[in-house]
Amino acid sequence: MNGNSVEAKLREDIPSARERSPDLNPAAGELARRLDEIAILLDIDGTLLDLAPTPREVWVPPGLSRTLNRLLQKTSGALALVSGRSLNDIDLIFAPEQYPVVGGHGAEMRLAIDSEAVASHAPPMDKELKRRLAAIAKLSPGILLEDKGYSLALHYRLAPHAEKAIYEAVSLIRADLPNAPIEVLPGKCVCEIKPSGFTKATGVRELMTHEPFKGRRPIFIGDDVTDESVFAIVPEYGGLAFSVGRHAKGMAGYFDDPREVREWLARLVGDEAAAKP
Ligand SMILES: O=P(O)(O)OC[C@H]1O[C@H](O[C@H]2O[C@H](CO)[C@@H](O)[C@H](O)[C@H]2O)[C@H](O)[C@@H](O)[C@@H]1O
Ligand SMILES: [Mg+2]
Repeated sequence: MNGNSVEAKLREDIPSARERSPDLNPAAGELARRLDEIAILLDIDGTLLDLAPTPREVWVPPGLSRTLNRLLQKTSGALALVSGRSLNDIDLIFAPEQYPVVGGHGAEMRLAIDSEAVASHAPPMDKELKRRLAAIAKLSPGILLEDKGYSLALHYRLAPHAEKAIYEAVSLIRADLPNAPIEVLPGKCVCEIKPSGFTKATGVRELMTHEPFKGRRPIFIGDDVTDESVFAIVPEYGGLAFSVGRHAKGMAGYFDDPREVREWLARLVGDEAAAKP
């Protein structure tokens, strides 16, 4: 069985979000009537936004901000973006809108759109460590650096041949600095080096202790391995997690792609125009 047919088999076994959880089927209107009990937590890249060749080339499709603003209003603020991107980057992408955010894989947070307070759990990365990691980008043209201050991402979507060399170079640096409190986070065509001690799940846990998220059932949608830490904890809150485009441990169902996620969310807020495939 080759890779594709294994994936195809998985898809047959796990029905889509709409089939698996009738109470979440917005067509039935059930979930739409219960948005006051729900917290909507959404990953960004590969979930809300289609993947692009480089981090800077993503764009917010027409209608998505309207959907997110309606969700924010209908959940009385219990909507948050849960991303590996930095908070500043997220605000740039969705400008002029601002949402509650768990950013940097849990490094920083904004609990509400009108709150300035941004809890940050990550000090700036050590300068010498950052310099050595950044030098890895010289291994090949096409490797892009993304400096988030507290962490660094080495993107190789434009240089897929460099994947192995990047991870080997990072391992050598880590072996040289065994006490550096960092961890390597594999993502989609990216190797992220971040401080240890926090994840998207720790960020979501913190978010769920604050109003209006506290006491609500989280519905989380995510596409990558780094989202599985949240998949593991949503059942504790009576919530559900949905994956995008891949089978993920602990998922209640899946969406084929970000377009389907956007249409599902639009249906949830009764925006039939945006919900049309
Ligand atoms: O947790 P997410 O919101 O999904 O963010 C994960 C990472 O997304 C970005 O990189 C990814 O998307 C880029 C644009 O589509 C793509 O070019 C890249 O290959 C992907 O890895 C972002 O640059 C990272 O900081 C996020 O951690
Ligand atoms: Mg993602």
